[in-house]
Amino acid sequence: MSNSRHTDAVAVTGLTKRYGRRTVVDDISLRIPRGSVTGLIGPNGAGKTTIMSMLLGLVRPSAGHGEVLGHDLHHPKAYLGQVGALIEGPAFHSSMSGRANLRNLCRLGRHDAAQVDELLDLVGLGERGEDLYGAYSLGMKQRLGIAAALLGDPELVILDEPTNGVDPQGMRDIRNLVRRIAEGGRTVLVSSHLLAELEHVCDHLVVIDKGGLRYEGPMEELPTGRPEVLRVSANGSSERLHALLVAEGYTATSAGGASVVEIGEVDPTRLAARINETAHAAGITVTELHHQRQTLEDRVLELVGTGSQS
Ligand SMILES: Nc1ncnc2c1ncn2[C@@H]1O[C@H](COP(=O)(O)OP(=O)(O)OP(=O)(O)O)[C@@H](O)[C@H]1O
Repeated sequence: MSNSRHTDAVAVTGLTKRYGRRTVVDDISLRIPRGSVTGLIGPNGAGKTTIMSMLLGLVRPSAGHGEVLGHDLHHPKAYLGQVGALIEGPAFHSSMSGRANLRNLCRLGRHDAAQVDELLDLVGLGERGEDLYGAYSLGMKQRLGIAAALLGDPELVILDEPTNGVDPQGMRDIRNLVRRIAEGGRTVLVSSHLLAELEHVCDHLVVIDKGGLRYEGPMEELPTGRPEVLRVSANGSSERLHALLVAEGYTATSAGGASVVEIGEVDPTRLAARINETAHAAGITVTELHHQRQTLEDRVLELVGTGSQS
């Protein structure tokens, strides 16, 4: 583990949490590279909050060991001064302004209050700092929570579902904010039940399901589950076209009145042209021919299935 001290903000092995006989986090080993935005992705109830809580010393692991910012996971006091978090929704006073809430947290956490205005600007609340917290939209509340997580300029920032329940514009604001937070060289761990929300923000990914690890590694190395396909149909002649393609040796399945042809190693554009020529030679007019790409979200859904586990 000591080799990873400089490259990883978090490196844990065998992280496990049991409640009675129920194992909610099961033998998870993961690393969070320093300076990365790491997405912790999994359906509701997969164990995301529990993992984050263990890293934050809020929940005691049943098993596992490792380091957070070079300190023993089991001695969170040694590293918590360098960690900021937004977990289980921010706890602020409704009858105080956003600015007053942050100042209050500075007092409680012995942080320098001089950073409050800068942080309000960073999270886009510079103009709304004097408004009462109770009058903030959900997106604004989450952004104030992120500002609170940044008090004391932590090296590692942990954000639990910061976009949950926020409208699309609010989500975009939060995504941009996460990107900006990481620009300063900080490490960010951010959870969501949807990869699509974080796809363009994360460079590293941890995918969990039912407490177990399904993938951990760079975003671009997320394994492709199923083969890329071309979807072909011909109004009124789709069945004949499908039989023809199978007879010609293509790996194709019939689905919803179309033929779905596996692309394999072939260039998709050339394959599309060949299919078109084959159909044309048989007197069939192709009415639909398109390349179905797998989104990253599709790949994650293949890793975790779809239902929630809560
Ligand atoms: N204190 C607890 N006692 C018993 N079970 C718990 C406790 N805390 C969490 N769990 C269970 O652990 C499982 C994982 O919960 P966790 O909140 O970590 O999941 P999550 O991925 O963050 O889900 P969500 O997206 O819904 O917040 C759930 O089934 C939950 O009911």
